[in-house]
Amino acid sequence: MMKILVAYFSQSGNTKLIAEHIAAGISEVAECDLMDIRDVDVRMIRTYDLIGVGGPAIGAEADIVKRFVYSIPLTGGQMCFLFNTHGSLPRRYFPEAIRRMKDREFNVIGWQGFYASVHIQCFPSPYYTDGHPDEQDIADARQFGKDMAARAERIANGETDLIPEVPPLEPPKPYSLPHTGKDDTQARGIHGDRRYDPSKCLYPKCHLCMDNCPEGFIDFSKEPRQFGSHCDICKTNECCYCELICPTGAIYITDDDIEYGLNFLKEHHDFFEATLNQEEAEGKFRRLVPVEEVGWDTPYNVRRKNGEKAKVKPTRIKKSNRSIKPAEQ
Ligand SMILES: Cc1cc2nc3c(=O)[nH]c(=O)nc-3n(C[C@H](O)[C@H](O)[C@H](O)COP(=O)(O)O)c2cc1C
Repeated sequence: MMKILVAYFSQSGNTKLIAEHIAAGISEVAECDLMDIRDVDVRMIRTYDLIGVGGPAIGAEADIVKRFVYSIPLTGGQMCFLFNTHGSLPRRYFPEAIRRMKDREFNVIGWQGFYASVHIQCFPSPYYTDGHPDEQDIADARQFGKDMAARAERIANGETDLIPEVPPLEPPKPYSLPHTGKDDTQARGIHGDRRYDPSKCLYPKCHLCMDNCPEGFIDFSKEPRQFGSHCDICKTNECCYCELICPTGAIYITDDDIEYGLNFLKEHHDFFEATLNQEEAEGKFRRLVPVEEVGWDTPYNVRRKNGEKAKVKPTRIKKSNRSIKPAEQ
């Protein structure tokens, strides 16, 4: 019987849910372990016949998923599949992620994306893709898991023509968002720039933000404390999850920043809608929130101010696993 690992990273729970059902589907036909990538001992990966790696689309792959992939010792030809959950703009994810796995000498035998709810500070709530993953997505995830296990078995038995072609790297237009900066020299996070008030911070007693930052931007053990990317370009990818989970308000976003992000999105709402309309027309997107019910007047931060909590509890991880570092080759 094949031995398969499903490893995932998830902030608001969507990828975790999909990963659980992929693993359940696999378990019908093979032996399967399911793990948060931060709990995986990468030296054990060579003991699996197939590994699945999944995460949310944050631009493309979250940095923590990339670092996990780079930390896996090279084995040469080991089979893997990829999955993600995403909102309206996942286009760069698989072309980049598949190439990364191939660079790491993996044999990529399949991939699948799943629409999912979106909880970002100044994004409308409900969002266009909210309601996913639903029962149908969960059934699809189980089937995908089963299909991957079956395909891996057949490829292992010599049917190498089942290995799919790598998709093109360049996303077709119009899937690119205009620059978010006020001018060419300044990029400003559309999710709001997070700010840090050390006087309210409980570190070293609390390190939730460090443990859960997908980009590895936060390290309060350094002097001076490292907070943020310190790179104007990277700022567009700051997810602000730390602000969502900080128990004391030491990490915060100003109303001005939130208004900036919301106005930027409003100006470009036709871009998101055009993308999803096209996907819907092609039968790739099942709309669960009618376009007129998308919550432009109730962005996620407003809902939170009114008492809505972050969607999942932050993960507490072992100190030894806090930063995934590339393996020595
Ligand atoms: C900071 C941030 C950036 C995101 N960027 C994208 C994106 O570029 N494309 C996309 O389709 N979805 C994007 N999303 C939506 C997430 O991919 C989606 O909500 C996903 O299901 C979250 O997974 P999780 O619940 O496992 O954390 C983004 C979400 C966050 C928080």
